Amino acid sequence: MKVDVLAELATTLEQRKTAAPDSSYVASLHAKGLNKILEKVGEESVETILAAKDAQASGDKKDVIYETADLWFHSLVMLSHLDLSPQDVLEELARRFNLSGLDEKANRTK
Ligand SMILES: N=c1c2ncn([C@@H]3O[C@H](COP(=O)(O)OP(=O)(O)OP(=O)(O)O)[C@@H](O)[C@H]3O)c2ncn1[C@@H]1O[C@H](COP(=O)(O)O)[C@@H](O)[C@H]1O
Repeated sequence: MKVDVLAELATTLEQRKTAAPDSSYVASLHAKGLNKILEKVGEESVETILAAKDAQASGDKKDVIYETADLWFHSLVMLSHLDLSPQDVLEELARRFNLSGLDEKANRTK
């Protein structure tokens, strides 16, 4: 059975927008507001960077997966707080298929 993890998580996150903050971590983040969610995204970004640097030195990549999951999760909460979904981001990535990052940068107008 193939599970669409992003879609399933997005559905749960939408449900948590109306849940009681004391019953759900996600609801508690929404109740605290965007600044708290962004603080968590920043914190998890730094932890991901540190885990990647440690992995390069030690060869143990387990924490990179763990911290990246935390980062993706909190980014999804941020999107949900702004009434956006993972699908919006996936569509943007799909739009970029076969568009070289170097060509795109050279053609930027801003
Ligand atoms: N994927 C996750 C997930 N990943 C990480 N986390 C939580 O994110 C938090 C981040 O870790 P930290 O160590 O930074 O947390 P902390 O120190 O308590 O945070 P602060 O008090 O410092 O803000 C922890 O509480 C983790 O349990 C998650 N919490 C929930 N989910 C998913 O979201 C769903 C809904 O969760 P609830 O809203 O709690 O029901 C769950 O069923 C899961 O599928």
